[in-house]
Amino acid sequence: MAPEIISNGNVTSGLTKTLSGPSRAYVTFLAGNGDYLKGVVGLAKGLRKAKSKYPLVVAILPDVPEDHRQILVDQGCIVREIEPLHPPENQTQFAMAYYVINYSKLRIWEFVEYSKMVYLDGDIQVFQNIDHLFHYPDSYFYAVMDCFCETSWSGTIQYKIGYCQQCPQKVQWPSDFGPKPSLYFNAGMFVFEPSLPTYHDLLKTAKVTPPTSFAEQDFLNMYFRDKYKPIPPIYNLVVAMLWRHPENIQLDNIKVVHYCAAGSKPWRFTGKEENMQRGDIQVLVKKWWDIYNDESLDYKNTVNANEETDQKEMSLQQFLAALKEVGDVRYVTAPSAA
Ligand SMILES: O=c1ccn([C@@H]2O[C@H](COP(=O)(O)OP(=O)(O)O)[C@@H](O)[C@H]2O)c(=O)[nH]1
Ligand SMILES: OC[C@H]1O[C@H](O[C@@H]2[C@@H](O)[C@H](O)[C@@H](O)[C@H](O)[C@@H]2O)[C@H](O)[C@@H](O)[C@H]1O
Ligand SMILES: [Mn+2]
Repeated sequence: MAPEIISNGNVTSGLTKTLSGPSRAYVTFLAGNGDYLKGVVGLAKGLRKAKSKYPLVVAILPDVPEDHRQILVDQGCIVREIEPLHPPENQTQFAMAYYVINYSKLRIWEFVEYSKMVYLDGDIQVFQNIDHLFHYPDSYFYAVMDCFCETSWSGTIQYKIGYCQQCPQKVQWPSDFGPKPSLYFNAGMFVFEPSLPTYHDLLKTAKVTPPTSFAEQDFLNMYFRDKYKPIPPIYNLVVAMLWRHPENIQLDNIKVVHYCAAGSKPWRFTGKEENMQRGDIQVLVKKWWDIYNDESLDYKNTVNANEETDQKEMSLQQFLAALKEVGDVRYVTAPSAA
């Protein structure tokens, strides 16, 4: 695509994008001085193990302490501080009180140095490479459909009548309830394009949108309802699906696991909550810990390994270049010492 020359002779950014290629990155969100840091470190190591080509940007709130920021940098993350974003004052009871901080996730639309990003919650692990998601066509919002069956949904009509989009035939949406709800995604993982106009419109709309129980997840579903494209659950297994809709899940094919059910966060796992004694949950939590504890996946070790490879490659190139300079070299085999 030829760069467009604009009136004052400057070349548009199209050229820089053409020259440097589209910039892409994974992005996650970290708030507070607590143990979600472990989730983000685990995610950084999981992406490395899956040979992801793109860096992990961590959007942090100001309350993330310096030592936690340093740990993220030491793990090869790009740390970006963002301003908290609060929803309008309202008496809403969020499904989880801390969800109010999740509105700050909206700041990532401002990261316009990236043409496309994949957002991943800090309680997500990537077990297989998903770089191909960056090649999905532009101008849509890609995410996995959520499930309405957990008690966290008990305040909703869907839950009360037993309706879930994961099995719309089981309990049909009553026609006298009006139109069926639009497809609804889980906001723990999504593919999006940062854009300043979208960012400013998101903020303007958020200021006048009364908060609801799933906070920014509800808001993003409303905002992107005409651009939302469902993608398969292999890209964001909301673990409750294992007991709510096992018929929709083929565990061997799962590429991304979202530890969002109550009690399933691996770094604080006790196994005491409902469903946490399940064999599949125990396996997924162990898989998370195997990556978290694998020192060979620490950035400092992989960088050395990469540097060694680069150095070997460099010295081979230098050797071949030197060979070329002196022309043909006849090998003289020395008499064997034996
Ligand atoms: O104290 C917190 C709570 C949440 N988060 C971030 O906000 C995301 C959304 O919260 P959470 O995953 O707990 O919500 P869930 O998916 O379990 O509903 C987390 O994954 C983290 O990236 C955080 O950094 N610190
Ligand atoms: O702030 C709202 C959050 O809403 C979502 O979490 C929910 C949702 O997945 C429900 O379907 C589950 O039942 C529930 O357990 C889980 O916490 C997102 O995962 C999270 O990133 C964030 O947007
Ligand atoms: Mn989550």
